Amino acid sequence: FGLYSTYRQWVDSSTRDIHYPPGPPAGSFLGKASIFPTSRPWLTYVEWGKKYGDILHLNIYGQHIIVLNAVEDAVELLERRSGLYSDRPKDPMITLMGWDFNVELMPYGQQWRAHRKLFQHCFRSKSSIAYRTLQSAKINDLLYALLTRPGDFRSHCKETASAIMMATLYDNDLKPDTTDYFTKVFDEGVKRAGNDDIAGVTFLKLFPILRYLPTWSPGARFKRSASGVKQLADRMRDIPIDYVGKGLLNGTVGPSLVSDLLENCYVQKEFDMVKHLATSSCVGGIDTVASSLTSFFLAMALFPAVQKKAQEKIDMSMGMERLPTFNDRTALPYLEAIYRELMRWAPVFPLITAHVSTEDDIYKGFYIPKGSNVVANVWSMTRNEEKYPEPEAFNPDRFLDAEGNLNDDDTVLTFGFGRRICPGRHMATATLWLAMVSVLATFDIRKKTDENGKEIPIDRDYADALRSRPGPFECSITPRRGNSAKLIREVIHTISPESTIGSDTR
Ligand code: HEM
Repeated sequence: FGLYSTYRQWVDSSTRDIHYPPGPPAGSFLGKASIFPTSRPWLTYVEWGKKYGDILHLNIYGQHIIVLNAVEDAVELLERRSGLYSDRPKDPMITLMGWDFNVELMPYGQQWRAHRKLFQHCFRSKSSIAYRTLQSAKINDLLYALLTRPGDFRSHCKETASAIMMATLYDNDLKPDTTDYFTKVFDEGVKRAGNDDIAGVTFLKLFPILRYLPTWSPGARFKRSASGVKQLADRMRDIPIDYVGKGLLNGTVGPSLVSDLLENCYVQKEFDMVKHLATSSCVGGIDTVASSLTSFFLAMALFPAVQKKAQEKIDMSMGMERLPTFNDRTALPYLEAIYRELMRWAPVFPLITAHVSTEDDIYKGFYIPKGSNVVANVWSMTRNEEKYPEPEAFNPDRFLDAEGNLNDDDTVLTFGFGRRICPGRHMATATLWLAMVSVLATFDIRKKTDENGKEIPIDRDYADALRSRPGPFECSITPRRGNSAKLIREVIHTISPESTIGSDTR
């Protein structure tokens, strides 16, 4: 550490007349890492932003970190200059853990480009329309689950997000048992990979050579842990795709995105790409959607006036005798505004996955060295009080003009920026929109009451994780009208007769 730090200081002193963006003082040698906020760093960056400005610089043992607190800077660097800012941090642990399949972590280059092209092909706006029938069926299942087991609404959010992704990818007719099994395999893999024990191995980033330590040697515990994670990562990748492969041979599997892609695979490289696409989609597209859906229940319980207004708009637009469909979307601007406000109010990623610069750059007179980790602080951007007064209030009207039409503030910042922007955003948006409008059409979401009929307050808490999700909370979910249950049962029995979520206890 001593030698390395001295070397970095020497490198830095040779660029003394170059100004990095401002930031908190680095502190003593051993104190350098301690300036790095470990808990909810996005909040600390907002505070530092007030003191040092919208562009911050941290130097952690020679690793430059640039934090962007303002949208304009993120757009300029990560979008307009995206040719320079689209790499990802290098972390030898990723390969040791077998997570190099994940497109989100892939370095910017040929391999990433090929995967990204396949993603575009499968999930661009036009292609995503193909998944709507399946999304509708699974959202009907969600309504039925809320009708029969409303107390488990949080699990239903996760089940719905999983069911949509697994069925789209692996088999449109995937049975709930198989979905549950695949989900379990994924959850185990993701959980172990995010384990502090493993994720916290920062010294390996500084001294990548240590990855060659033999597994048995003292200090190589990280390698033994990584090999356990790798086994789970291999299961995540192989089990569902083997199911499709075998099913195609035996004629026992329904149509799906993966089966379509496999039909056109001729070499191992193509087969691997399909595997990576499917696994990356599950990693990127289940917990994120589940988190936003859970935040939606939280917002509706906390802001009943918004809920009431939305329900009135739905009733006025489509009547009360049917469930909503995607065709209702353009006629419901208030619901679109709720979606935008949800993504602003509760961004799944308060900090966007770091982009890494591949060349030295100068921006606004500041020097941004090659290899800097550039992090967009979406939390700060969505809390900009000039643009969003009272930012903690859930107020969809901020996205509407005086006539009730949508304004042009339509960028969902929590999907990221530039060439690495989330490729699953169209699919995620469609799922969330239909789920929200379907739930509002059929249920009332309220705070729970105690034995004296007094509302039990909800504490708005969010997990301290890079992928944010609401902390535990309870709410009451009851059918809105006499015909809500009837409409849901009808659609469950006519459109998806195989739905077996829960047993009807009501
Ligand atoms: C509410 C839901 C979602 C949110 C908030 C979200 C957010 C994000 C963010 C912030 C990134 C990084 C962007 C950047 O680096 O600038 C990302 C990347 C990614 N997301 Fe999503 N995502 C969601 C849903 C999905 C879905 C449904 C899929 C799959 C269909 C998906 C697949 C991916 C993939 C593969 C990447 C890596 C892209 C790359 O590095 O080139 N995500 N997502």
